[in-house]
Amino acid sequence: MPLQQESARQERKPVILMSMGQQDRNGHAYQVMTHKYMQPVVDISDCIPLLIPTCFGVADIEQYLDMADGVYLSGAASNIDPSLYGQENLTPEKKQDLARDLVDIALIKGAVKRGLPILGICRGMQEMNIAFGGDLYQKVHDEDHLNDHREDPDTPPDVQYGASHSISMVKGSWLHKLLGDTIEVNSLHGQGIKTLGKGLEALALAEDGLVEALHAPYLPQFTLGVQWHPEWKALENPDSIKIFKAFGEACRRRAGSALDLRIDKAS
Ligand SMILES: N[C@@H](CCC(=O)NCCCC(=O)O)C(=O)O
Repeated sequence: MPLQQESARQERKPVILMSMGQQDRNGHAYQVMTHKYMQPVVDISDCIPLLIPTCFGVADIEQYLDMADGVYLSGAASNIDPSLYGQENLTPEKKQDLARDLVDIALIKGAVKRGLPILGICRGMQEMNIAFGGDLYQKVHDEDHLNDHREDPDTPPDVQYGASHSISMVKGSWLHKLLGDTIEVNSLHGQGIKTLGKGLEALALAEDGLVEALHAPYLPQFTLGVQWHPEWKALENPDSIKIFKAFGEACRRRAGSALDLRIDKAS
C-alpha cells in the first residue's frame, strides 16, 4: 500500500455515533452524563464520538451512518416505550424518551445492515433487545425469581456506581475469554431482558439468571450489550478497559476496511 494511504489509515480515528437523548439523573446534568459515556470512547477506544440529536427524527440516520465506524448506545434514566415491545406501560411514573427510542432503534438496524460494530450500555442494551424483537421485564424487582437490580438514589454516586453483585460469563463465549469466569459489576436498572430478541444470545448472567450481557453471534461484526455501567471510572477498572479496547479495535478494523473499499473504488 502506498505510504500516503497507509498514513491516512493510521491517522484517521474511527467515528462512533451516539444519540443525545434526555440525560439527567439524581441532579446530574445532561452534559455530565453525556461526558461520562464519551470519556472511555476517547481515552480507551481511541475513537471520535459523534453526537446525534434525537429531536429531528430519523430522516437523516442513513447519512449519519455513512460517517460512522461504530454505534454506541448509552444508558439513560428513561424507560423505553413499552408499546414498542407490545406491552402496556406498567411504570407511568417513570420518564420515557420516544424520540431516543426511535433514533436508537434506527441506528441499531442500520448498523446491523452495514456491518458496523455496536456497543450498548444499560438502556442501550435494552434497546438492542427491542430492535431485535425481544421484550423486557418492566419491573425486575416485582418478579419473584429475580433480585432488585436498582441502585439507592440517596447514596453518593461512587456508591450508586460501586460494585453491587457478581455476574458469570457464558463458558466458551468470547466474553468469557475476555473477562474470565466472573466479575463484580454495578447495577442501576429497574428493567431487564425478559425474552431475547431474534438471533441474540446471552453472554453473561447475574446470580438470579437475569441477562447481563448479550450479542448477536450470527452477525460478522462486534456486537455487545451490557446491563451494567463499564463507562463509570472506566480507566480504573481493568474489565471496563478490556471492553472499550475490544470495541475500539472492532471500529478500527471496520474503518480500515471502509477505507480500503474507498481506495479500491477510486483506483
Ligand atoms: N430505564 C432503564 C434504564 C437503565 C439505565 O440505563 N440506567 C442508567 C441511568 C444512569 C446513567 O446513565 O448512568 C431501567 O431502569 O432499566
